[in-house]
Amino acid sequence: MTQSLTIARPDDWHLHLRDGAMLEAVLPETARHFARAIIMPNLVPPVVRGDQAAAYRDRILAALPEDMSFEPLMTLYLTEDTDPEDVAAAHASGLVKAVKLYPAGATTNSASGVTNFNKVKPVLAKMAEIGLPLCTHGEVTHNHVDIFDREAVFIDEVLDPIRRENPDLKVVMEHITTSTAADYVKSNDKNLGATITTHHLIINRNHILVGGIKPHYYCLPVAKREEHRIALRAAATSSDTRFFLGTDSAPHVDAAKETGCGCAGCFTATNTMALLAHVFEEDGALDKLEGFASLNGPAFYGLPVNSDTLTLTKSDTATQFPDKIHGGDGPVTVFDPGFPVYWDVT
Ligand SMILES: NC(=O)N[C@@H](CC(=O)O)C(=O)O
Ligand SMILES: [Zn+2]
Ligand SMILES: [Zn+2]
Repeated sequence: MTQSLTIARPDDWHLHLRDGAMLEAVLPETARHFARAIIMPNLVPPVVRGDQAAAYRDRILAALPEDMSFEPLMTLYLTEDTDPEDVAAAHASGLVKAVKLYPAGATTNSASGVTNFNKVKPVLAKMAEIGLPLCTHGEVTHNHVDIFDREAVFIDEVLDPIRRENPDLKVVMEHITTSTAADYVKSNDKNLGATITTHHLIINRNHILVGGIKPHYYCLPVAKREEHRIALRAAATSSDTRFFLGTDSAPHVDAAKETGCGCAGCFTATNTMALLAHVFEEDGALDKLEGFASLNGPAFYGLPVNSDTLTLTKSDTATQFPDKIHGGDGPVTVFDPGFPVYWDVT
């Protein structure tokens, strides 16, 4: 039995491409399926100013294989010194599609992020005025807040105050991991959306910790209890246009994951669309996949839907995905869902 599904070509609204040899290794994995992606700015050093974003965009396009088409949608990394006028100019030129807020210390390469939220008020006000979205890594970093509670506390202590002060600011809650976050999105009908990753639709915290520690399932925000995974699935497959795909595909070489202090991030670019077809079919929602992966994101960002298409096919034999890709400085493990998948992109 062969089954197939054709959807408008998808976009990835949260992606890490890195730089140099890693960029060359991972870019084709995304460009093979996705037309566009919101490119995360957490390089070392971070992409803070418009000129840095323009240079990074050029490096991405230079790394793109000639037979592939892909449009990087650039972002700026918000710091306490970010100049509102630089942000406005980068937006006016069409270069930058969002600004990314990392609470300082929350995740990979976030040391230059924000500690004192009062210092970024002028930038946020400017963004609200010009209609430039804010993407958030939504976790507080205080030692006294349990890592499993950091997303919920961020909503109360940081996000909601920012949104009350700037009702016109468009906000994307990136890579949400809790029913609390999904409910917060649903209870606000203006200027708020959320991305959901592929891996958070598949794993809960047991996958990381039961039967030995599994570093390739460790990402931030860390996967939560099963009830939260189920809530994320319900949101993704609900046809609520406020939820859309942001894979957060975040490559790290195996040596940096399989070590005494391993990096956070799951690399899912290679098999994301096949895994999503599996997940949506399992939930009886294959007809909702196009909205989640191809329609809702462009609508939020005010961009056209891609005019080309992507076809997924289900066959009787399990699809063989590579275990690893070669990341220049070493192998990068491809996310393993832990079950056979019969879908593939054709
Ligand atoms: N998600 C992750 O676990 N890691 C991301 C950073 C991020 O998106 O928070 C990375 O850059 O490796
Ligand atoms: Zn993040
Ligand atoms: Zn990320």
